[in-house]
Amino acid sequence: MPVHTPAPYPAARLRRLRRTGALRDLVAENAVTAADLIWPVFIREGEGVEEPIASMPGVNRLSLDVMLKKAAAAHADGVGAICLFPYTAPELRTEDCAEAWNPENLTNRAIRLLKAELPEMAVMTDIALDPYNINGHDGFVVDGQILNDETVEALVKMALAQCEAGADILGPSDMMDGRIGAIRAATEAAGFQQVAILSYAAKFASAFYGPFRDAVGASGRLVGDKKTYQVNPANRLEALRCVARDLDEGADMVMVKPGMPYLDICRSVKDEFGVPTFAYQVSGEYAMLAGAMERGWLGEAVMLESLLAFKRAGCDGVLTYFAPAAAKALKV
Ligand SMILES: NCc1[nH]cc(CCC(=O)O)c1CC(=O)O
Repeated sequence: MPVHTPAPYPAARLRRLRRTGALRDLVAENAVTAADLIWPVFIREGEGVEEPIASMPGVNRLSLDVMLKKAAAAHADGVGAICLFPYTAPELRTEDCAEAWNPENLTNRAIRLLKAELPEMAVMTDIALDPYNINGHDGFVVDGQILNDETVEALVKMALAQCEAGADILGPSDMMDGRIGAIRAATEAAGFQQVAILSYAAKFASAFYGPFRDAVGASGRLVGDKKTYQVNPANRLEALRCVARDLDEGADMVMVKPGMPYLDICRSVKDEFGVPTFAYQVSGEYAMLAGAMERGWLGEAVMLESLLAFKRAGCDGVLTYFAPAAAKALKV
């Protein structure tokens, strides 16, 4: 869209429309609402547990009873969706990752609980093997190689177990080739036609995931890095190819991850494809902002400003650990 060239000063004074709050709101081009937010939550076994994560101030691993209470509060404040990430007990992390598709695993129990108690809230899942893998990788590892097709078969089993439990949105975050098509074919065949896929399509091999790996207990276990499956941070066109491929294979929505350092990718995805586009404001972004706010180095206002930036960059919504706090801040 061409940007109109204003009349010369003083006919044009761009400050006229910035003079009062009412005028500024009247001409605001973008807005964040609580309904745009998906809240990623770390869950664990136990009862009444809220276990702090050192690298994510204000974020805790929650037992399912606490998770349900907090989800209900966030939903009452307008947050429409929750995304579940399990902290898996060490004895359930194995080479074959079988816990990932156990119908009674922590995530699947959490889905059932949420759908029974808070049916209006959308439940999103994570599909990748890392919380269950002995070596912290998203796929099976044999002789130091990440196996693609064998991993996809496992991801399909994981997806079907999550659908059985009642998931609304599947979130494949593993970056194996062909997983969207395989999951889509399997969910269609099994009668889960209504389940949506939000593909982690443009997922970069980022150092901003560090605190998340602490949160799910994968950081001490991860052998090597994820550069053979996640996208090189140098590559914009490759990220767009990933999005095109995932849409062709049946993704309903796509995600760019991380968020703030990749706003150019968000804008490109929206402009090129015009599909529902999400950004993940990842754990490292949260840690930077929350850590600085905790020390008084940055004011609380950076939270909503950082979320607004995603809307301006073309995103329809954001996965953010700030979701409950942001929803509260948006009410006042
Ligand atoms: N399947 C792994 C997964 N799913 C979501 C995140 C990161 C989220 C965050 O940093 O907040 C990761 C980490 C990784 O790829 O190592």
